[in-house]
Amino acid sequence: MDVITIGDALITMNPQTSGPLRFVNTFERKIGGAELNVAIGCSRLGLKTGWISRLGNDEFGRYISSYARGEGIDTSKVELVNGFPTSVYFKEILNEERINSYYYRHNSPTNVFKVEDIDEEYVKNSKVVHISGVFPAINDTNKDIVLQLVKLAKKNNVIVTFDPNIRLKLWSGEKAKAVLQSFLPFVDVLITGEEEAELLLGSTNIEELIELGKHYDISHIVLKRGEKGAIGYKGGELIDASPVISSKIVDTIGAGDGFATGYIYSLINDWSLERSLRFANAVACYVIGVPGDNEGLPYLEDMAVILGEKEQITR
Ligand SMILES: O=C(O)C(=O)C[C@H](O)[C@H](O)COP(=O)(O)O
Repeated sequence: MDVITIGDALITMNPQTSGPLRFVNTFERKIGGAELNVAIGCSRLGLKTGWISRLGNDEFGRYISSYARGEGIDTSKVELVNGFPTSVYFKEILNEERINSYYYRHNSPTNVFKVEDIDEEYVKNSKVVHISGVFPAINDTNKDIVLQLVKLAKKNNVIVTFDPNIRLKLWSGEKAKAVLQSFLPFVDVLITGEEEAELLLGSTNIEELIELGKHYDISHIVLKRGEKGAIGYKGGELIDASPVISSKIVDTIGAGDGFATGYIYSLINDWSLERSLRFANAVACYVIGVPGDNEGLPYLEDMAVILGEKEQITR
């Protein structure tokens, strides 16, 4: 595998009209889940991608599992389990900047994961392990699963990328900070938003973050700043990259996972920091132009067009 990740996927109920949820009568059933979104994105770009998960042994679990397989993801580490319904969430789109999530995932199928379920051979045979802060927020035991995964990655010289993806609807800020900080000694690449950096490391200043990152031996730090673009630090080099493109905003959910996808792709291809940031930003821009959490994730040929490297023929 080029990249493997672990997470809880959900059915996403996407509202067909904007406004408060109590007035929305029609939804489109879609699929979300931060880590699955990254797996889909990586697979679409052509990377060999594996996703470790547990889903309910129900219609939604079957749907998500075949969707992931259809996207070309290796699902050999996905099991459908009895007694735990597949997670669901409803999106509420008030306007393009105010989107709320309502989760129904307290009894997630990932509750059954045991530390022994992480297969060292699978980790060892991958180039990148991607983790996010959503999976450990679901219950109290997933943090041990993540720790096992990243410890095995470190032991086998596999790169660990980390997106804190802090969801305060799933846990408190203090708990998120304590758990997510425990992952940092195993992280090589930190891809964070400004608010998350503040919560996790107490700063949004890149110079301070670089110093803090040195304590944990983090070699890449990427600070995402939305429409202002991203700042990246890699082994002594610091680059402030403005977004390459702007896109009509249709649905911002999934943009962060799109960015992580683009950065992981660049990492595997050993691109320069500047190209990596440009590419990651462009993937995120693609995602926000399409409704749904992962539908907008591009293929490699789409990227050539958006980066102005290939002409698009539409008709
Ligand atoms: O919210 C959750 O817990 C989910 O897992 C559902 C979503 O699919 C991702 O959160 C999207 O993540 P972003 O790319 O950061 O917008």
